[in-house]
Amino acid sequence: MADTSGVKIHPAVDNGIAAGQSGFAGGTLHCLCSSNPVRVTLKGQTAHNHVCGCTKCWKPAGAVFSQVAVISRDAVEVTQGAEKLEVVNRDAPIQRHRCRDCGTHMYGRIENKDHPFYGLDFVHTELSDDTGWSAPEFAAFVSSVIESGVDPSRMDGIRARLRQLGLEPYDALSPPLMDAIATHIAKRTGALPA
Ligand SMILES: N[C@@H](CCC(=O)N[C@@H](CSCO)C(=O)NCC(=O)O)C(=O)O
Ligand SMILES: [Zn+2]
Ligand SMILES: [Zn+2]
Repeated sequence: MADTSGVKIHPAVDNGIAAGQSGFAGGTLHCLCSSNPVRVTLKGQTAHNHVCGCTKCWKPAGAVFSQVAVISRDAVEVTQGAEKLEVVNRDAPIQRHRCRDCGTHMYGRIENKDHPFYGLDFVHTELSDDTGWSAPEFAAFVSSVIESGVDPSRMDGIRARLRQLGLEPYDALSPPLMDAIATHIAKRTGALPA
């Protein structure tokens, strides 16, 4: 068994994971600017929350993983500071809207209607002072942390710590999400009936 002492994943999970509240109706995210923060209201509960090791998702300072969930794009509204938002990369499947002053990603939107996850926005609920958001359920793109500079020798400890936290590590998304992507593609190609 690998040594997990001192392995840090993300502040939202390192000291135990808060359970989501059933019936939680949503809340507000804010960026990290001390004045005139960007505010984004989410009108509902999030789903498929996970920690993500990819290089694209926003991470708080010092974190190895991000924490990211999805919510219907219809439930996402910028309620303050919209003029401070800029898109990180318009060519990426997920167009991440960040505060140009503090760099925090406020939501990631898919504009390609053929994308398997079209209609869902990606959000970081740690940016909310409200409690009750859905809890992270798994760890995605774990091997990708090496692309951010994590020494490969640390991976056994990282995967062991994720398992200790109940966050099964995957090197892409979780099996249900990978199945959803494959089903979408099979229906488009005709391999499965639409
Ligand atoms: N090794 C790459 C992986 C990047 C990647 O594919 N990230 C996923 C998951 S992000 C949320 O779970 C993805 O869907 N990316 C689309 C996008 O970023 O637009 C790396 O680490 O960079
Ligand atoms: Zn900001
Ligand atoms: Zn990611």
